[in-house]
Amino acid sequence: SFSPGSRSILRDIGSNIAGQKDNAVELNATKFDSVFQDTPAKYAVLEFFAHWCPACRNYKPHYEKVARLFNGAEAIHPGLVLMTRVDCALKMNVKLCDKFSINHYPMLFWGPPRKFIGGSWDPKQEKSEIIVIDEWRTADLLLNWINKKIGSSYGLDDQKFGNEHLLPNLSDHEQISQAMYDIEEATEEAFDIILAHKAIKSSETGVSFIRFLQLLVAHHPSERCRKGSAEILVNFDDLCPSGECSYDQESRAKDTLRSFHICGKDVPRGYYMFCRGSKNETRGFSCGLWVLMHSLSVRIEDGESQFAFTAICDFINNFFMCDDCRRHFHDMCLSVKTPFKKARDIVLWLWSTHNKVNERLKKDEDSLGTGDPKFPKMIWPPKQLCQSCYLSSTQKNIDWDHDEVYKFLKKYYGQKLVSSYKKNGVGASKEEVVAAAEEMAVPTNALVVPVGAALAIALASCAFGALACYWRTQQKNRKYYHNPHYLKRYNSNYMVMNTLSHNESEREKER
Ligand SMILES: Cc1cc2nc3c(=O)[nH]c(=O)nc-3n(C[C@H](O)[C@H](O)[C@H](O)COP(=O)(O)OP(=O)(O)OC[C@H]3O[C@@H](n4cnc5c(N)ncnc54)[C@H](O)[C@@H]3O)c2cc1C
Repeated sequence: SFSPGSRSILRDIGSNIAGQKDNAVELNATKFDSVFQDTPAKYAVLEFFAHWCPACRNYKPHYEKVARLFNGAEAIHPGLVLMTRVDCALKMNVKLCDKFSINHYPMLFWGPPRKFIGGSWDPKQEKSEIIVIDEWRTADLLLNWINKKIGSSYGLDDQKFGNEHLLPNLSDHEQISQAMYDIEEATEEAFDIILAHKAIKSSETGVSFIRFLQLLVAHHPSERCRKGSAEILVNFDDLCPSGECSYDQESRAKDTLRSFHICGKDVPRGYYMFCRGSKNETRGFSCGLWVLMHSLSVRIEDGESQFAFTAICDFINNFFMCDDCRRHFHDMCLSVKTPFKKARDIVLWLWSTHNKVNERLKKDEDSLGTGDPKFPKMIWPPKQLCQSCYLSSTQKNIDWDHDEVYKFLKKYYGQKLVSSYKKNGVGASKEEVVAAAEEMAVPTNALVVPVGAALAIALASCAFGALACYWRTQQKNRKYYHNPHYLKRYNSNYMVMNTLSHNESEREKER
């Protein structure tokens, strides 16, 4: 499926007369629903046209001028309006165009993307969130119409990061719901960086990668990333025997790590939203990575806290390519002397570690002027976000109420993060993961079960189905208890598997 900015779109959309790529997303009856389902945009414009219609051809450059602002990796104002078009002169789209009562070309509609899914429009219909755009004849008119509709003041000459409208609003709790797309983006970007640097080089880095994937399978807040991670885990031992991965640079050839998309094939989209900086070089990936780690930490259970801590520390140390960052972070990991026993421990550790980084960077950025002027570093959360987190504060010192901070983080990166995120395009994921797990869980010969896969199954199943989890973990335990090599190598994973298995079977009993 397509989504604005995705590689597939950038590749697949046609060229216009000047030889430049189109920015509006060309839809057809097959792709129609999935594009509207996958987009992070709040609004959509849908143009129905016919390729033989001369007026439509003349209108295209106008429509493209507006689409350039909103669509694609180079969008000036990404993630807000999805610009699309459907060619009604193609046989396959006839029914679709009929459903929208198209009686002339071009005809433009406006609405929330999800209202277009399986949608239709009838001129007699009184109340519909899909409306006809009546002032569209030039790029200026269309953009004015959109500006009025969403209360913006975008201009056709806007330049990227020139007039940022995404100002930070410290007290807006809801902003975090935008972060889900960035978490997906950062997850895929991290994976792409690992591939680009051929960073899985040994069985040690392989194990580190596997452990982090296990965390993602069980606790990534996005379902499609959980599914993608599970698929990689299940295939890991074939893809990277003894930690030796084959990196096909040319293409995402089949049977190499490159053929997998950790968060689905439409990610990366090419831009960040919650983590969007006001300058090209600020925020983005590293912000997304923090948000990913916080969102993982609030989802783990007590028995997994030490495993999660090690998995995160090792992942950053092995795969975060910012040398200073990973060194500092590694030092902070090493300074932890007592193993974590509670989920609360790791949530608060990550929060205070992040604040130590903020504090250090604030000094650097203030003196060097290298920070994002619209997102200055601060000790977080500010009072506007969590008043009750503060017992008292002076210029130099904050006395935190750690119980309140924990409560706040759980809610902010837990429930709030997913509150307005639409589950999209992943309806089959649970079944697919469980099916993949079952396929792997009943081998006739235990020795052929790949190590990574076996562990993946245990965790993936735990995340997705209590009964299946219990049964499968029993299968795994039975196999691996016989093999001291596996036991040694994955000792800590066993703890997690067993804890999860215990939790899940307890839950199952309760049910
Ligand atoms: C592991 C790691 C180590 C890094 N080390 C360095 C380094 O040594 N030197 C360097 O120059 N850069 C480092 N970076 C990058 C740096 O921390 C920022 O990510 C980057 O400067 C972008 O900052 P930002 O304003 O987007 O906010 P970020 O610091 O990236 O934070 C992202 C979002 O998380 C939330 N947040 C902020 N603080 C907290 C907190 N304490 N707890 C929970 N949520 C919070 C806020 O909503 C914020 O917008 C590191 C990044 C990572 C992931």
